[in-house]
Amino acid sequence: MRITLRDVSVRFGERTVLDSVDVELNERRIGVVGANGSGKSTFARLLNGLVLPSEGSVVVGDHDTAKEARKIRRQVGFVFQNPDNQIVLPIVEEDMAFGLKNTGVPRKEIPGRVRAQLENLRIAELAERPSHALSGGEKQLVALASVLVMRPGTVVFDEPTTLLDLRNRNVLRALIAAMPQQAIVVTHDLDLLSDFDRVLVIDEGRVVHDGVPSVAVPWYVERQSVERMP
Ligand SMILES: Nc1ncnc2c1ncn2[C@@H]1O[C@H](COP(=O)(O)OP(=O)(O)OP(=O)(O)O)[C@@H](O)[C@H]1O
Repeated sequence: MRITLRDVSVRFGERTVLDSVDVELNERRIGVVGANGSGKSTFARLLNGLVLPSEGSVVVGDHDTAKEARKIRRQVGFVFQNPDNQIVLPIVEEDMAFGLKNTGVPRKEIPGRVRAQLENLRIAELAERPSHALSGGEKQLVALASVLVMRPGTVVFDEPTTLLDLRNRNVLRALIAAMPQQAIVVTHDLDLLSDFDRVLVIDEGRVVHDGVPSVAVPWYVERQSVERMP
C-alpha cells in the first residue's frame, strides 16, 4: 500500500507536534524511531485517520484520510500501545469476532478465522479466557490478533513490544517478518528493526533521517548519545 504524506503539519492548540512532513511510504517494513514526545505516535495515527492533518494531506492508496476515514480504517489496521484501548468484549474470541461481524464476514466463517489467527500467534489457549483477566503481554497479543484477523493491507504498530517478555517479543518479531501485509512500526526497540527496509527518525516533529536500518539506527543512537551529554 502506498501512503503519501504531503507537507503534513499537526497542531494541538498552539503546539506544533508535526511540522511539514513530506514522505511516501511504500516499503513492506518501515520503522519509526525518535525520542519521547518527538511526534511518533501522532505520525502513526495520521496513517489511518485517527489524527487528521492541520495542514497538508495523507493519502492511503487513492483515499484521503480527511475524507474517507472509514474506508481507510479497513485498509490500515492500528495496534495501540495500550491494548485496553482496543479490547471491547469480555471473552477473547468474542472480542476478535466483533469486527468481523461488523464488516459482514459470513457468520459460519468467523470461528475458524478467529482460531486460525490465535494459533498463528501461538495463543490458541486464550480463546475462551475473559479478556479483562489477561496479563499485559497476553492482552497485547490479543489486540494484535484482533487487528490481523481483519486482514488489513497495512498494519501500524505503536510500540508493540513494551509489554512483552523475551519469548513473546521474539514471537512478534517473527510474526512481523512473516506477515504478508505492510508493517509500519513505531518503537524504542531498535533490534526489532534490523531486517526492515526503511527507518524514519523523527525529532521535534520533523523527519530528520530516512534510510536503511544499518545507517539510520546507528545515526539515531549517535545523535541521542550526543544530546544526552552534559
Ligand atoms: N491530543 C493531543 N493534544 C495535545 N497534545 C498532544 C496530543 N497528542 C500528543 N500531544 C503532544 O504531542 C507531542 C508528541 O506526542 P507523541 O505521542 O506523538 O510522541 P511520541 O514520539 O509518540 O512519544 P513517546 O515515545 O513518549 O510515546 C507530545 O508533547 C504530546 O504531549
